[in-house]
Amino acid sequence: MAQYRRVSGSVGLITLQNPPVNALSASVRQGIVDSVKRALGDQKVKSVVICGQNGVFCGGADIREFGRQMSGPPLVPMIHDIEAANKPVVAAIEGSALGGGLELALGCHYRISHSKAKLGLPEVTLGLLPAAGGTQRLPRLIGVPAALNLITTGRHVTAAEALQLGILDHVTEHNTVDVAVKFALSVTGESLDGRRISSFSCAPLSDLDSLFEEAMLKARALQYFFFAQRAVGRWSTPSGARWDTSQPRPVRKAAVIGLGTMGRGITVALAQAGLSVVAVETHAKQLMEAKKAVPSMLKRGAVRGGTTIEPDSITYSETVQAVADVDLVIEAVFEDMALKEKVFQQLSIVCKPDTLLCTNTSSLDVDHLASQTRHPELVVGMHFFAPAHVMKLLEVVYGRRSSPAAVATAMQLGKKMGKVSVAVGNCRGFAGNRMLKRYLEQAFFLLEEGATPELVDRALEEFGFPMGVFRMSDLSGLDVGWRVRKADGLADTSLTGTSARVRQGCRYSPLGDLLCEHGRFGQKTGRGWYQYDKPGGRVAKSDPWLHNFLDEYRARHGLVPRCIDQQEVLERCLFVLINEGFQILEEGIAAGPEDIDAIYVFGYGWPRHRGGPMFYADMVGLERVVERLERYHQAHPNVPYLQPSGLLRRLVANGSPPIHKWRNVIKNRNSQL
Ligand SMILES: CCC[C@H](O)CC(=O)SCCNC(=O)CCNC(=O)[C@H](O)C(C)(C)COP(=O)([O-])OP(=O)([O-])OC[C@H]1O[C@@H](n2cnc3c(N)ncnc32)[C@H](O)[C@@H]1OP(=O)([O-])[O-]
Repeated sequence: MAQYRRVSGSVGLITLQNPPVNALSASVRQGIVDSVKRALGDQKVKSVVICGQNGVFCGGADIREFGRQMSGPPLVPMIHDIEAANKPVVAAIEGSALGGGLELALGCHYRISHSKAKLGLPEVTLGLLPAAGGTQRLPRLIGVPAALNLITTGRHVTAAEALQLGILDHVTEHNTVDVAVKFALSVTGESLDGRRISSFSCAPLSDLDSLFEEAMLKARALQYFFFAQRAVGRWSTPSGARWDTSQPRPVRKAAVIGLGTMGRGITVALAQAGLSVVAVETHAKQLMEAKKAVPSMLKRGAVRGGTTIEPDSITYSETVQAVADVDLVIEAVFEDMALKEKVFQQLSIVCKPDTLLCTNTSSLDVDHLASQTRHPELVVGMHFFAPAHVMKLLEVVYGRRSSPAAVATAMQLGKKMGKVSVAVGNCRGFAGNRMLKRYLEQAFFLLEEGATPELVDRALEEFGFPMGVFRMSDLSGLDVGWRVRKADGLADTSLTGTSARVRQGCRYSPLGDLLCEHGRFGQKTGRGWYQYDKPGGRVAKSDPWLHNFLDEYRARHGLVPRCIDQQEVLERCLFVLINEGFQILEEGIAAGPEDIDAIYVFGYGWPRHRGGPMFYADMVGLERVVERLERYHQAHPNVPYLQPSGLLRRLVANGSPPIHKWRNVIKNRNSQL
């Protein structure tokens, strides 16, 4: 229902009353219709304010009424009559104005909101469209692009954003109803001609077609990704192992070896999945720290997820002997082959003969580790992403000798931990990091050629990545890649002249190595590609030191900086990553494009509404990807990865079939091998 009273002499105040969120039930609608009629018919009333009781304007149509026989006055004419009123009507928004609630406010002539209120048209999340005028009035008020965004995402916006968008006339920190009543008094008698939103015309847009095309593309990408996410569970390997013919083993008790950052996250993820966990750390100090950190991570997770965790589901140990009776071990020691070899040799002796041995590595050779054990068929890689108890992605890496049951068990365990598990073959960097390497290289090359970290990051963030490549690199630590490059014999900054920028006959940029030599490891040291206010600081600021450093570097190497635009940044960074993706498909490292897309969306921040790199290539057009790669390869012949992969060329030669048909082309190729 709605309460009506006259306040401040001439303001009719209508208060929606339907706890808890004043949803527009039949009786509320009836109450509004009656109250508006009363206010408009009362000579003493010169203006009207509509608000909701208990600090909530309105949560929208009453969802409890959906599916029932419609009763009471319909919403659309009710809102229309408010807009047509000849006395000013002001919406006083507190708490929420969502769905029909916002549509009601859009029918009012003015909207005043408390600063803490949230507004939006979340109907899409209920499988509905804003059918009480939202699709008509919002675009007329704030323009088609912004309205389309709110309607298709259903997101709630803050009062500040709503004010900026033009949805609100005023935002207050004070009592919203009081402010609205005062405001209603001040506009008494003013013309309402320019206040009825449905009479506004939509601002003409020259590129309306491309805007809708873009929105359709986004929808297609999201729909594709919905199925891609499910397709990765139906894994297969080139040796013929498949999800539907491989039996996973039961895993009740698991162990984690090494309780650094990754090991702790994995321990938490296993415990959250209901397993009993033996957590092993041979360094006493690290073990002590983990014993404190893991329970508090679990506690935080339980509060967030509203779950409870058995406190004794984890036992800690300083010796590997403690894992003798577990079903599965995840080794998460430092990324060092010699150390991992030793751990696997030990595990092979200590564990039951049928224990599955998994390695959490981001790039090391799973086959080599398997060869250190008595049962190489029971060894697989489980590549977690940091923080391991939060990130959704898990790459399950099968080796040459991994048994179908071992792969199935790791895949199922990943699922149990709430991860999206993607089965991939064993190669340097597996699928995700192997592609990332090419993307990073191009970003470095762009800096050499004249770009700045700010320019590159802006292009990638506008594309939809939550962070550009340099901000991301500062966050994860520049020293991580440096260590790997040093181990590979690449990070040699003593080289001079042309050889300083060439390794193994290919172009190489030592920029990352040089920064590390200056102690610039990113956020952790307060300096990286950007500067931060302190070590561990998070707000990236442009760093004049870095710009000077880049100028000097270019001058030293005779590189003449040129103007680089955002399109080149996107094409160079993304197309080379995509090209590596095709190479991975060609080699059978990933079974299909959906696997790569799931890896990139869940593990690397690829924007979901762009479907993943392989879907994006399909949308851009494979011919165009080939044409641009060829052009860039001509300009940079010493970067072999810019040469379009054989599979990409073959797909184009086959008439560029849509993404769901690529597997046929890949299969034909494999059957000819
Ligand atoms: C013609 C077409 C018209 C239009 O275009 C269609 C629509 O408007 S579609 C609608 C578009 N609107 C939406 O989609 C808004 C959906 N609602 C929300 O997003 C949040 O509830 C809100 C932000 C409002 C409050 O968050 P919070 O403070 O965390 O509170 P909470 O979430 O814990 O809920 C508290 C209680 O309120 C209940 N309830 C809530 N809304 C409705 C409703 N509309 N109806 C009925 N009941 C509703 C909820 O069930 C719960 O009940 P209980 O018995 O206590 O369990």
